[in-house]
Amino acid sequence: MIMSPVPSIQARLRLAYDQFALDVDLNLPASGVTVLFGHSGSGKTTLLRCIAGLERPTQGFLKIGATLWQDSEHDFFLPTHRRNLAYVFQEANLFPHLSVRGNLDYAVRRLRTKDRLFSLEQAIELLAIGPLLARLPARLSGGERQRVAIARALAASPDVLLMDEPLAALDEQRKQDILPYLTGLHQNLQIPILYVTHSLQEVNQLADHLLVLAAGKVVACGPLAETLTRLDGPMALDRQAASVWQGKLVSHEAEYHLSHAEFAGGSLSLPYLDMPVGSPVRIRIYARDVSITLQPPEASSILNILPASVLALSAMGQGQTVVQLAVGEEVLLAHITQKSAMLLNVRPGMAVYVQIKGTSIVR
Ligand SMILES: Nc1ncnc2c1ncn2[C@@H]1O[C@H](COP(=O)(O)OP(=O)(O)OP(=O)(O)O)[C@@H](O)[C@H]1O
Repeated sequence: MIMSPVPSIQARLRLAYDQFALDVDLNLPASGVTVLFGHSGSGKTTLLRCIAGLERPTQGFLKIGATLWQDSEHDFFLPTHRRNLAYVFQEANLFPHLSVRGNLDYAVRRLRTKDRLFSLEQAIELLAIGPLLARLPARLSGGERQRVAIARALAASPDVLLMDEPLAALDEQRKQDILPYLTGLHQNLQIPILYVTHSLQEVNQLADHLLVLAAGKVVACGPLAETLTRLDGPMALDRQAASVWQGKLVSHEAEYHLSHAEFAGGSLSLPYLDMPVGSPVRIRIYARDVSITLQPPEASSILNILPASVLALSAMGQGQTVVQLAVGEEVLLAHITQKSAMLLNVRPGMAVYVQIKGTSIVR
């Protein structure tokens, strides 16, 4: 594990354009991926640009670990080039006349040896770009270019890594190719990564923390599993609402093409995973794939049935109800019809069983 001295990010930022105002007060974790999520125009890029010093908020206080980057009350504003950050954009922006190695060396050259959090070789290894070092950017695929851009950002040993939709310009296949490298990053680095996306898939796969913006304001912020399942947050009411559970692969049942994994919520059978026993797994369970029964079903084609208790429920319009359930130590969402909620008399505190019709592996 590579340690960084940065404890956390404190940001109180206010900025007004003609038609839009950003107004946030944040305390973000020192490590892991914080995903900034929200509709187009909600202010994700503006927030990242404020942190980078590319916009100057009228009122701003920004501290990265122990280092003050901005304090408008004392008229202090550290310019971008003096902020130890790296920014990865949709397009890789590599120097076209330099090889991959040349691009990486350029990022490292400015660093004093003592400022290096880790070596260039580690960045090359994390992004698996060793075989590409001699090539010019024009001879790389879009996904490879983006991996080089991320390695270059890391090679600069930033105190914070800002990523603005780094996969948005790639096709679906390239996204799938690059996502495992991104998930590896936060397991290997102790720097905060702020990652902007519109994609719920990227949220489910990458986020440790989730920050949801709407019209320039924070509407939810916290650890991923908690933020996804809060009934007063925007995520639980979405048609694509899902709970994300993290656990460990415990066995395979090859003849049925199944694997079994343990979570704080209980054991689940999953479609076969070609991973060794003991591997960490992260699954997404869509709320629409969860149903509720009062008795354990005696005969059911559904393999995953777990005891649960109802924590809370809320009408979500169009005849649907969202139910928040405690399953072991985990929280699970179910979307059921309002009529079912009424017929089963679903209420907080009630003991039930959840049937999970499908799960998908997100990591
Ligand atoms: N320099 C500017 N001057 C005026 N308005 C701006 C400026 N930059 C951004 N805006 C406005 O601020 C709002 C937020 O923009 P921003 O790019 O931060 O949103 P976003 O959430 O990143 O959107 P997207 O997901 O589409 O990239 C938008 O309404 C945008 O039009």
